[in-house]
Amino acid sequence: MQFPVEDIDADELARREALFGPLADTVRELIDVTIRSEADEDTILEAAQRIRDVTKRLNDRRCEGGFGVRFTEHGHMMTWGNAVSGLRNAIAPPLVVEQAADGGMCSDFTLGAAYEGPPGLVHGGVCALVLDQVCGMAASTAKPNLTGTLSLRYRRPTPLGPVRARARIDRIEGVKTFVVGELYDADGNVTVSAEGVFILPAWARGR
Ligand SMILES: CCCCCCCC/C=C\CCCCCCCC(=O)SCCNC(=O)CCNC(=O)[C@H](O)C(C)(C)COP(=O)(O)OP(=O)(O)OC[C@H]1O[C@@H](n2cnc3c(N)ncnc32)[C@H](O)[C@@H]1OP(=O)(O)O
Repeated sequence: MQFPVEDIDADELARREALFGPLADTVRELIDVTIRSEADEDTILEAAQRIRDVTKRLNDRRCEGGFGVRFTEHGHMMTWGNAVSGLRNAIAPPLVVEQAADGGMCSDFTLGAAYEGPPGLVHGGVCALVLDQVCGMAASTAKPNLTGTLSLRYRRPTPLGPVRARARIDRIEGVKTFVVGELYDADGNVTVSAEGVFILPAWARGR
């Protein structure tokens, strides 16, 4: 696995964050309104053409493959393509994950129409996506751990809207970190609980 280092300082990092963050926010709004718009047919056709045009311009220069995990020269990690929390990823909710008082990880976020499964409810795969990330981050505060096994129990439906995710380390056994986590609805009920085994991969053990 490669982790490119970009030769940029804190000012340049801030400039890029301020440039690409709002682009992703705008595209996220576009995704939401693409699902929900009730505009007339001409407006939809014009929108599709204008979006094709601007997409073509953005495509003129781009990186190969995914964004990857990159570092600045001062060691700041940029996971900007991440499917759950990536600054440049418009399909990421996006989650801002913070250290909780119990040493685990916590995130409050909103899941709108783009994350729907059953009517008005969050898709079960999206619940898994979010819990994988938050549990993975709880497991990876010291070393990068990959998901080995993630077990979920869907206890009650998760309504679209405000959602909280929490995760913390239960125990560590050698290269395996056992993590527990939950999703909560806006009333504070646990909707999904997770148990995960996160593993320090063989390729990272000597590094
Ligand atoms: C140094 C650079 C630093 C910078 C890097 C920063 C980047 C990260 C930044 C931030 C992270 C925070 C965010 C992450 C959140 C998202 C998480 C994801 O979505 S991860 C993608 C999905 N997961 C996969 O794609 C894994 C695919 N599987 C594998 O790669 C391997 O199978 C792996 C690593 C899981 C295990 O392979 P082995 O060769 O390293 O490990 P072996 O030596 O075989 O086993 C070690 C121990 O683990 C158990 N084990 C192995 N596989 C297991 C499994 N699937 N489930 C449970 N236990 C397993 C074994 O039984 C063994 O246990 P015994 O030590 O003998 O007690």
